Amino acid sequence: MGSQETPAVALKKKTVTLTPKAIIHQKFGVNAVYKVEEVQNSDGNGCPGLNLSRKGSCLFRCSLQLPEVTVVSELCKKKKDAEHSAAEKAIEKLGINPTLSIPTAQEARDEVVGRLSYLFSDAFYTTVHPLSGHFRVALLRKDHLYGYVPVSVLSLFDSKLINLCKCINPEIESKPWLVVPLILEAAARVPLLISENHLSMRRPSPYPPEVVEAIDNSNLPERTCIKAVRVPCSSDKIVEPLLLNVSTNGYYLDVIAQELGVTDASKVLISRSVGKASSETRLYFSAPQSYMLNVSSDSGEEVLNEQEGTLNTRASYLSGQDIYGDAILAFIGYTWKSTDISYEDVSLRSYYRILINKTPDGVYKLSREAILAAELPVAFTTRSNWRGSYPRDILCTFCRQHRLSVPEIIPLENLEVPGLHKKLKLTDSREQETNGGGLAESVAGVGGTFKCEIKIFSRSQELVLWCTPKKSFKKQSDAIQDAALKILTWLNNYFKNPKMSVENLTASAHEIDIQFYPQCFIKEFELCQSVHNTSRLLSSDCLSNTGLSKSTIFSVNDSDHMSGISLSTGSLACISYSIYLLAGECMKELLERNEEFEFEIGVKAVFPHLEAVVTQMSVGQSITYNVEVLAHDLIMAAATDSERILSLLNSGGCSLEYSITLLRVTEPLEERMEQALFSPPLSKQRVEFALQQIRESCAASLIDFGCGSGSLLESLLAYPTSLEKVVGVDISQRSLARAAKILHTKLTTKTEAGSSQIKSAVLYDGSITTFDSRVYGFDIGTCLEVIEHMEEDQAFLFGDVVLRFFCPKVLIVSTPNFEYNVILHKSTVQGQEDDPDEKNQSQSSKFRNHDHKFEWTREQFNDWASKLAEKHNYSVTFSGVGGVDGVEPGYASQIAVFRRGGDNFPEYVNINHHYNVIWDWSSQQQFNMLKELK
Ligand SMILES: C[S@@+](CC[C@H](N)C(=O)[O-])C[C@H]1O[C@@H](n2cnc3c(N)ncnc32)[C@H](O)[C@@H]1O
Ligand SMILES: [Mg+2]
Repeated sequence: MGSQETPAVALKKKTVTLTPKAIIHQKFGVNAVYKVEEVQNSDGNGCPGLNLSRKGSCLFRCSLQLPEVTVVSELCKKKKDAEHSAAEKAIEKLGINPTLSIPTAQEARDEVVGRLSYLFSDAFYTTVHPLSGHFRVALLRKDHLYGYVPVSVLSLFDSKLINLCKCINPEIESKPWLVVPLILEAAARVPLLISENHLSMRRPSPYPPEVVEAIDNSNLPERTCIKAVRVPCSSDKIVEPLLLNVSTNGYYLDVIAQELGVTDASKVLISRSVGKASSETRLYFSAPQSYMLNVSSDSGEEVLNEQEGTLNTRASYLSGQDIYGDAILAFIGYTWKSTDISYEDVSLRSYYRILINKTPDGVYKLSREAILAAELPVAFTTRSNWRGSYPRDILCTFCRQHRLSVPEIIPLENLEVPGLHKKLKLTDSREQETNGGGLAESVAGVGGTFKCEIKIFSRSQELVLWCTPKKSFKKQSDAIQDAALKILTWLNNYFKNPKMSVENLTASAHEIDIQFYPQCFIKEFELCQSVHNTSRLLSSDCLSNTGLSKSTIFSVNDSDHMSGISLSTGSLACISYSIYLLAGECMKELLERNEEFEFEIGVKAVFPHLEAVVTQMSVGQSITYNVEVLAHDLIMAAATDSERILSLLNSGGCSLEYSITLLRVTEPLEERMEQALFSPPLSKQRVEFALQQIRESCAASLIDFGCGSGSLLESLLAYPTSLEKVVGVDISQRSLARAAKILHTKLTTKTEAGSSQIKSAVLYDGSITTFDSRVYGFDIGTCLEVIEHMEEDQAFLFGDVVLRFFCPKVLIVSTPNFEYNVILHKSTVQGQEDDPDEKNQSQSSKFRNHDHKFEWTREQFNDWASKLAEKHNYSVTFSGVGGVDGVEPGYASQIAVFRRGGDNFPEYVNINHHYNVIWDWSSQQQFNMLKELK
């Protein structure tokens, strides 16, 4: 661990905060009766001198009746507050010490006895409670089961009982059956009949006739088939659908018992609910043999010999509790609202959705309803570019799914006081808590920036991991989302590769400012290894090369024309798609369809193959291609007809067909501003500037450093110039592929028409901070709007490398003028007042594009360029486009033109070639091809 003061296990100070109402409930249970009355507020109602009666606001008063005393609350604006106030008064009056309100084990044992007697009393029979249905149906059970309620049910559906049992044995949290001996022990102190197998109980005396009659009068049993899922204990066996045939007057747990191969409901154990917070979906499993034998030994201690049961890893993973043997996942039971049975179908699809909802990526996919397309993006660039649930919310869901504590989010404000060291101040996170789920709009004062720390604790308050990002944000909410996403990204990598060594985990955590306690972490995620094993996810690694691989079959609906819109990093692509499962010759089943699906380019927001394909499409174009089937659980989570898809998948030889149409592209704000606010657009003005330099210098060779999608090279082809050889270098293969496609079409057409003098064109994949002798000594070098996309030190390095080694006769470098941003921001805010997102974006980032690592003022740029020129015997002149020379605040895009001083520069031959050729075109080849065709 990197932290110096790291103890073996960090424990958060445990504070028990029970609300006054909870304390009263614990002490008095149903014997505490709250009665709230509405009181018309007459105070201040009339205005002095005004003879009009206005209806006063409504206030509430609550009286709380307890066995010994009744208290009346203050007047409150809300009902809830009135109850709260009454409870507070009662605590004060009865002299209850809130800190002592957690009962001791012995007190809890006594209270369990009291609670049991109440549950089996006549009084309980008339209340509506999740247990009432069980009691009612118990009286409809036949023969020796008549009137018996399973012990496991009693403890599970009565929160008071379970809380008391947890006080006696906290281990119950993860081993639910441990509750049974505690209840049996208490039952021995109440005259209750216990069934032969000791796992269910009933009252010794019959219920009064009116109770029994009410039940017997019930309607004819209605039978229903409910979909459930069987989760076999052995991981080799597949999870399968199952039908439960239940009736209104039958006991559903007896039906489940039958499916589990045990005699009756008493041998069925039930997990806590899984999946969504409000869901009644639970796992049902049979009590292991040894457990039943041991229960009868009156030890009252831990009863299950764990060695004997076989842990059902999938079921245990889903519930976070130890589950043995085969299990059934079903949504069925009684609620607080009625004693009638309530149920929902649980399909295979639901099972797989619950499963993938345990991974950060899965939570994100489900939030976008795009399981076979979306992936959790690796960066939170801007709020307006983010789609789907926000990182902070995904992190909270993730923690809930894994039974970890709610993440502790600690926003910090960085107060930069001149002359003092930077100070970090804790900001009030409650403020953003109430502000749209963490999307606080708080913008720091001048110079103020925000950071955020996030800590994740286990349920027992052990620190599992914490993240302390170094990056500052102008908005507190952005800092929070960024930190949350860092944790999610790291966790996601773990889920994709749970067998990763601790060393690798630590190293990858360190890279993104995360520290974790390996022991604690592994303990929390122990089971994930066996459940999310190899190729669980449609792994990015497996697919990164499939985008345009040979196995990919394309069919394109229109001509190969490009739209001219650049799908660069930060653009939003909007597509419609359908994804099918192909099996055999003619079997094609729809898995997922989305009419409008928008995602940000460059942050891995979709599967790599999808992004690779989309970035080469033009608006309006449709493409169909195939990829291999890898992750069955994702497909199963997407498919509606799960059973059919499962059988197809099992028959093997399937593939996935993606059918995509690119509907529209929203370019990054910078590009939109450049087009909307300048005429001609700023990018065009830069091209014209370069063109002028080419003409003036009669350049024959040109290298474009950071050529991107080749927009400069493409534009140059439209004009007659002296250029014979053009080269582009970039690190983005995606952009290069796009550039190759455009340039190939243009050059070929022009050569065929005899209207181009270009003899050779090459695109290299490489970094412009690395030298490659093949592009040495060119007549002209261009580097337009590139340096600001590199870290500042890299921009300095590029300056040295280009002038010292590449040695172009002329070098043109353009970059945004930071001082001009005020004008841009003013214009966008004014022009887009009706679009709050745009406004936020321009306010939130001080740079024009979130991918910019810096933006220089004129002084900074001049300083960089002048020193560089002097160092390498170049001269430099300054100019720009957008704006007027000499008028504040200068040009929108500032340009430096370097000129080599004399021809006395070193020769570099036979130096390693560091760049990879992506595309190499020569006019000679083209002529030969044409000749062959003729
Ligand atoms: C805003 S784009 C400019 C593209 C093009 N020059 C234009 O004006 O349209 C910036 C480009 O710089 C590229 N880039 C950033 N760092 C680079 C590096 N170290 N080596 C090569 N290219 C780089 C990016 O991949 C991206 O294509
Ligand atoms: Mg830029």
